[in-house]
Amino acid sequence: MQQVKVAVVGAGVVGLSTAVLVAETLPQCSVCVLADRFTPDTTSDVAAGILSPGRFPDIPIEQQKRWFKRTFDHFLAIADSSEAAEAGVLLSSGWQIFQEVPSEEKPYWSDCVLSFRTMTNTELKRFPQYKFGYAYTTIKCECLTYLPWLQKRLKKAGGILTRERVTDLTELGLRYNVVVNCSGLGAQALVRDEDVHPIRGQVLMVHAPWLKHFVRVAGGQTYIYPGTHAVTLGGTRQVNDWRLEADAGEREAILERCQHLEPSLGAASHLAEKVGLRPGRRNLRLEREYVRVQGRQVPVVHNYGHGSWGITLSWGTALDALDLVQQCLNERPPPARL
Ligand SMILES: Cc1cc2nc3c(=O)[nH]c(=O)nc-3n(C[C@H](O)[C@H](O)[C@H](O)COP(=O)(O)OP(=O)(O)OC[C@H]3O[C@@H](n4cnc5c(N)ncnc54)[C@H](O)[C@@H]3O)c2cc1C
Ligand SMILES: O=C(O)CCC(=O)C(=O)O
Repeated sequence: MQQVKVAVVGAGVVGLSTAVLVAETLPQCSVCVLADRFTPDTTSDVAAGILSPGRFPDIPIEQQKRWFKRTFDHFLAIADSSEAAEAGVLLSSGWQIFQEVPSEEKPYWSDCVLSFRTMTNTELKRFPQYKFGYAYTTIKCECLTYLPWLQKRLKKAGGILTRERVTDLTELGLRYNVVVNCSGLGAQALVRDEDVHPIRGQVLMVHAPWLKHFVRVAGGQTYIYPGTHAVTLGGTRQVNDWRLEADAGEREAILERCQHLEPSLGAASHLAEKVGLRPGRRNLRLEREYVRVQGRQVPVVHNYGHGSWGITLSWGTALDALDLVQQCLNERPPPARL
């Protein structure tokens, strides 16, 4: 059987998840991931990696919930398996706290995570300035471990990885039968999508092995996420800020806010500081189109613009991208217009 050549642009969590699913599900496809940055140098490697859903304003909430649920179940299966440590996936329990009681006492994702409940008064006493909170168990996916694990899984399924900066998707159409665009923030230049913009985030990694529970202030401006080797302290969300260097003032502000919630952090030693540019977009883009390449119509599947929720929605959106690739293979392309 003739192989269908599929190019996936992007080797962050979105590109690798999509590439693995296509390579493992569609044996007629040969998959090549093309990217100018690989782990440990992608935005995904900067992420705290907590599964913590948000809300895209114009996408039906049932669809966002479906993406999250499918991602959560994928990671839960890994967390429950002997692969968990090698994949960098672990259960993470903790509290999300609110200064004011939110309008919805239960968020839409409450039945996707484990053991969701509202916090008791005894628990809330730990955070005197907060009136309300959720307690639940979610998942932490550490991309510095998970991305190499996905790369290994992709290679096992016959996929390959190539370092290449792509400047023109139509040029890729000369070499591949299907193109999948998972370029994150890179989509701004690659497909001239002006809706895509950076949302800068700075985090601090500290050594505080006595901390086991996460604490997140609603809105996600301040968080403490214990992990395998370090505790991630955050954060910042600066829209249209392209600076990649760490800012000393922001480091102090993050530390102060986190220490206010967890005074024992005063005894933590600092390990590292990281900055990443989230691929902001009003709504993430998950759709297909055809681009004309020398009289042929080449299918392009877009899967980018995950903002603060790239790990949280990675597997669910990759499953939908896989469906779109499958549709492209089963359909006759529209006639090329002259
Ligand atoms: C401080 C911080 C904390 C975060 N914490 C969390 C969290 O706890 N949970 C969560 O769900 N999300 C979190 N996020 C968000 C998350 O990191 C992103 O949503 C996610 O990384 C997006 O994944 P991606 O694969 O789309 O993009 P990326 O990881 O940026 O990957 C994009 C890929 O495309 C490639 N590329 C782009 N353009 C081109 C081109 N022209 N040619 C070739 N290759 C190209 C890049 O080289 C790269 O390989 C956080 C982000 C930051 C900054
Ligand atoms: O918001 C969170 O709780 C996790 C961190 C995150 O997603 C982010 O900083 O983008």
